[in-house]
Amino acid sequence: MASESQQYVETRKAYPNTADAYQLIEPIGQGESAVVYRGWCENLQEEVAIKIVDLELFQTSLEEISKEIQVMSLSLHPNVVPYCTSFVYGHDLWVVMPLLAGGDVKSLMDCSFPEGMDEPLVQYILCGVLRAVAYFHEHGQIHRNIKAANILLTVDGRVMLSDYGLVGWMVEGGLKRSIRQTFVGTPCWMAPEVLEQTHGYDYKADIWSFGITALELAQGRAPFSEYPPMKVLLLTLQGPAPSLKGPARQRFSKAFHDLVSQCLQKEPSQRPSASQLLEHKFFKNVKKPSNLADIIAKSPPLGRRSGNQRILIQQVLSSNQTTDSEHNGGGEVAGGWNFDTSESDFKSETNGNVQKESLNKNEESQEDRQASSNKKKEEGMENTQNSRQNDWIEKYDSKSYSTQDSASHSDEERKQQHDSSIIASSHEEKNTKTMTKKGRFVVFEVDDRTTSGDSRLTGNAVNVVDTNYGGRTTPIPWIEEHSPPLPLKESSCAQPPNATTEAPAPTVLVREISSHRQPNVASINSSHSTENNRSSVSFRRGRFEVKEVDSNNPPLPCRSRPQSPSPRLSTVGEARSPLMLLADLQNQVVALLNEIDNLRKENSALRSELEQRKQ
Ligand SMILES: Nc1ncnc2c1ncn2[C@@H]1O[C@H](COP(=O)(O)OP(=O)(O)OP(=O)(O)O)[C@@H](O)[C@H]1O
Repeated sequence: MASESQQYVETRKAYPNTADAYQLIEPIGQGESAVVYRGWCENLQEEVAIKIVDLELFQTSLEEISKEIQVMSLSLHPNVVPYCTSFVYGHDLWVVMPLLAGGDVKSLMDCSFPEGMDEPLVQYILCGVLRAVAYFHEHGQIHRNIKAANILLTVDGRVMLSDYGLVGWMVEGGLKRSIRQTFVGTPCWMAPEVLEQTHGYDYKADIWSFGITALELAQGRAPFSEYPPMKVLLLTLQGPAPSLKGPARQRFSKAFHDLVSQCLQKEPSQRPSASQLLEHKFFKNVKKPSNLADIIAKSPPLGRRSGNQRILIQQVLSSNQTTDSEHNGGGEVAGGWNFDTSESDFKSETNGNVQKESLNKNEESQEDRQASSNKKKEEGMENTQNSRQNDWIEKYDSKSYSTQDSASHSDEERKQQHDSSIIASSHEEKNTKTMTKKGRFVVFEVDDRTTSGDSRLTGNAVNVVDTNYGGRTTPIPWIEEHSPPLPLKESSCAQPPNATTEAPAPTVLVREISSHRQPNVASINSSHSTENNRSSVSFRRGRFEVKEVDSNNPPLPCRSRPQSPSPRLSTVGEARSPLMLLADLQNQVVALLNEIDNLRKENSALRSELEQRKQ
C-alpha cells in the first residue's frame, strides 16, 4: 500500500491553476455544494473532473472549503480521490481532480442495480471504502459523509472515496481532539450521537455511516431514505438500528449481517474501528468482480446518469435567487438571504412561468460566466449544453425544485418530500413570521419571544429545514460568511504537540467590495501547481474580499475567531419529543445568531481600521 501511495506522489503533475487552461465539457455530478464537470486540460492534454463551488450561491463557508482543500492536498492513498489543484475564479472555487470515469456508486446503482448489488460486488466496494476510512482515521480525520454518492470508481473499477467537504480534523494544533460537536452529515447516514449532539462524536460516527452505506449498496437505497428529515432523525434516535429488509435479506451471508450489526450499534464505543473491521470475516478473500469493468462500460456515460438531470434545476433556481436578491437591493438581510415573502423564491419556484423566466436569466448568467471563464470554449459545446438544459427543464414540472434525484423517486416520494417542508411548517406555524426557500432549504423566520431561546436576543430567530432527505443538513449555511479563512498551509496539521490552544488565526484583511464584479483569480492552495503563491491568499466572499497578508506587510491586529458555541441541548438520556428537538435546534440557532453578531462587529472594526490605514 505504501508503494502505491508513493507512486501517486511521483506521478503528480503540475496542473495549471487558471480557468482558461480548462474547457468545461459537461456536468457529471451534483453535490449539495457543488457541480462537478467533465473538463479538458489543454496543457496536459488530459481529461479532468472540475468541481465548481459557487461561493455566493451555496453560502459555503471559506473555512469548510479550506478544510476540503487541505485534506485533499494531503491525502495520498489508492482508495482516496487525489487532488490536482484548485483556484478561485470570480466567485467560484474550482477544484481540479482526476476524472473517475466509472462515476459514483449511487448513480451506477440507480442505473444498473436498483434493487441493490450482489454480495461479491458489495464486499469489494466496501473493502476499498474501509481502507480509505482506516487511512483517514489513522491520520486523525473523520470523513463524516460516507455514502454511495461519495464512492467513485475508475473506469477499470478501482474504488475511491471522495468528497472531503465534511472531513473534520481530529488533530488540531497537533493535539488529538477526542470529540467533535458540529452538526454536519447526511441525515440517513448520520450516527445517533451526531444527531443527538449531547456528547459530540468521534471516529465511530464514520463506522455508523459505513454500516448504513453497506445497507444502501445491498438494497439499493439507504434505510429511511423515503422519509422526511425529522422522521429520519426520530427513527435513528429512538427506533432499533436499521438492518437489511425484504428480499435482499436472504441474498446476503451471515457475515454481512454481522458486519452491519457491529457497525450499527447505538453505543459508539461498541462499534469496531475501521482497522478492526478490515479483519472481519466478511472481508476474507475479497476479489474485484471480473465483470465490474464490463458493468461500468455498459452503464450510461457520466453526463447522462439519472442523478445529473437535477443539476440544471438547481442551477436555474439558485440563479433565480441570486438575481432576485441582487435586484432587490435593500431586501438583503442575514447573510444575503431574502426574508421578504412578497418576493419569495419559495412562491416563485411553484410558478411555472416564473421558472421559465428564471431559465432565461440562468442562460444569460451561464453564458456570461462561460464566456469569461473560458474564452477558448467552442460555441457548439455551449449550444449543446443549453439545449440539454432546456430538455432537462421540460422533464420537470413546476414543483420539482428539490435537488433530490427525481428520476429515482416516485411521484409519491416527491410529494412526501414536498410535504416535509409542510410538516416542518406546521410545527413552526405559531411562531413563523415569514418563510422563504433557498435551494432546497426552507427558511423560517421565527419570533424568538415564543421560543425557548436566549432571552437577551431581541431579533428574530431563523430555522432552516432541509427538504432533501438524502442531503446534508446544514443548519445555518451563511454562518461563516464573515469568518477568516483557515491558514492554508500544510504545516497546520503538524503543530508542536504541546500546543494547547487553537492555532492562531492568520492575519486577514476583510474589505467590502463594490457590486461591480472583477474576476479575481487566486490560487487557494496548490502545493503541486505551477503558479503557486503561498505568501498571500485572497478570496471573494459575497460582498467581501478576504486577504491573508504577507508577514512583511504591516499587520492589522490579529483577531482570533470566537469559539463556536457549544450546542445547548436537553439532558442526556431524556426522551425527546419532536417539539423538544425543535426547541433544541432553535437554541442552537440563537447561539449561532449571537456568533454572527460578534463576527459582524469584528468585521466592521477591521474595516474601519483598514480605512484608517488607507487614510
Ligand atoms: N473526480 C470525479 N470524477 C467523476 N465524477 C465525480 C468526481 N468527483 C465528483 N464526481 C461526481 O460529482 C458528484 C458530486 O461530487 P461531490 O460529492 O464532491 O460534491 P459535494 O457538493 O461535495 O457533495 P455532497 O453533497 O456529498 O457534499 C459525485 O457524486 C460524483 O457523481
